[in-house]
Amino acid sequence: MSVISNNDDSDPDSIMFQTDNRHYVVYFASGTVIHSDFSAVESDEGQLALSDILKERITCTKSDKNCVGLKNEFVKNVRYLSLKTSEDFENLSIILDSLNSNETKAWRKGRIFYLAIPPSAYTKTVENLHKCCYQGDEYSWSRVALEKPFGSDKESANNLVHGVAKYFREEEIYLVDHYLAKSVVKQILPFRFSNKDKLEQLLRHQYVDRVEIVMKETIGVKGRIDFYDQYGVVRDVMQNHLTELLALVTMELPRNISNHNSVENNRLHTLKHKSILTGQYSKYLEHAKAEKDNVTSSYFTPTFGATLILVDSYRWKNVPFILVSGKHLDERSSYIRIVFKDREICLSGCNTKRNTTHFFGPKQIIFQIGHGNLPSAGILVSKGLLIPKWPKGITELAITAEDFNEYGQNLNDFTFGIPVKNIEAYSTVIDDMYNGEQKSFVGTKRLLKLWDIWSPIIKETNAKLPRLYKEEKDPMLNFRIVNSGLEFISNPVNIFSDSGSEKYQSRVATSIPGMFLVSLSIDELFRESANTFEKISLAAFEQRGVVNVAFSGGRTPSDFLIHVVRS
Ligand SMILES: O=P(O)(O)OC[C@H]1O[C@@H](O)[C@H](O)[C@@H](O)[C@@H]1O
Repeated sequence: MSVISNNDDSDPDSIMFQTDNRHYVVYFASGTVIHSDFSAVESDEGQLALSDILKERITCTKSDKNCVGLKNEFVKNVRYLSLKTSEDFENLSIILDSLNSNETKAWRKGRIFYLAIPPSAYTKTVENLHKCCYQGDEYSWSRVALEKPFGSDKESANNLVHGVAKYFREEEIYLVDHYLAKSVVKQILPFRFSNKDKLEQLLRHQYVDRVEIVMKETIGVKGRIDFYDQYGVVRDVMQNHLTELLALVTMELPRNISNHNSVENNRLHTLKHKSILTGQYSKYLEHAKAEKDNVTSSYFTPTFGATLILVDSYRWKNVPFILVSGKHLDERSSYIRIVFKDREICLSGCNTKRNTTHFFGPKQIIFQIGHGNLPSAGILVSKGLLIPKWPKGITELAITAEDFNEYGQNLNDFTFGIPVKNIEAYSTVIDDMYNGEQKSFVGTKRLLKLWDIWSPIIKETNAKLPRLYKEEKDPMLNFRIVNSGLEFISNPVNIFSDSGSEKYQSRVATSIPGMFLVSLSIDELFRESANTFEKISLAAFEQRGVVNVAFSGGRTPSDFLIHVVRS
């Protein structure tokens, strides 16, 4: 097995696994660590740094006696290579062939090229890997895995898909969306299938009031500002993770949910977007200034997004699907919440026995993906809705928490099923790739279809200033559904103190539709102008040894002149 760092100086963190009949599964907790430690290092240093990271990151539980031996063997077998020139790729080929040479041809040897590099580098890297290291005879196979983002709009995604398809066949390409590999997400179709007699009848516009698909995070994006300025929360998680979840809930069930092609075809829905709200956590700009020189685009970067989407089918006619995600929010939780219409009114003799189907109360199904406040990830079904049949991968959890309320219901009012095995998503990704199981990956055709809906949404966000919000808890982000769109409930207010020279409130309110906004606050404008003035003056002085300046009179430029004098 080899782990290889790749690429140009700016982004050298591609990872490649070669797996053979000795099957290792490794999870890198954070690719960015590899990235920052490894930029522009020589191979020997890279090897040492990589070994250190692996030793630290791969942990063994006390009960697993074989683990320490396997871990040491694994760390010894991992190599670091820097791939920049075609000779580097040839060298890689020699190394890989030498690993194969002692093997008999009794089994098929496999190579998985796992790339986590900037989308712009995918095609060239895939071409080089194909040239040096592809194997595809009857005794071997090759697969290439790409980490999202898969392009930044329809055109770049199209180029990516066609670029990779020149070298690898569709069944050899694995577009990784780790949300599809989460234990609860893997159970959505089996759960629907196990309950197809009753639940499937309820999953339609006559019964469903709305569906919320939410991914809340408490962390920010410090250290990833450059990436976030390019992609923002919409491209980072909404276009992929959240839309994939939507597809799993809304698709028609194929007759055989194990058939990958039928599942993939049924997932291809046409979606209609209605409106998007965006926000940015208050310290974002401060973080941006610490990480880059020019922060002009940072003003527009959304770290929070909420959008309403309609599915273009009779079954889901006019049902609002509300997709929400944000950084630095009050909790870490991700879920799909299907809220059913409730038309039952209890006047007297209401059944308060919770384990009966006529229990009055909210009716909902929640796929809790990241466990949030709950004791585990799992599937919650209101007892008043139906008593579910669990698929093989889910087991019922007895709930004893009397005082625990979640989603407007006492936890006791739900039937709660949890995954029999809660497996880390990236372990599943690598396992599935190794076994040639494509269900947890994004098909290329579907990827392009996803961009049809998201490209115009992104265009809308690019021209709009996000609402600023306070980290951790801010009611200013609460919104409501109006006329098939969304709007914030409260008007923007100045959430920052007015001290110092930064006049932040103008960032909240300023937006000039259809115009390029040069500056977001008058103070910022004067500061930038003074910087430019200084640069031009110094350049002129260097050239001619003297600078003459004429300033206009009046009060308008006075703040600008103050900045010039200060600088
Ligand atoms: O919910 P999980 O598995 O921790 O994944 C969340 C992460 O998913 C990644 O795809 C995004 O790039 C990150 O911004 C996000 O934090």
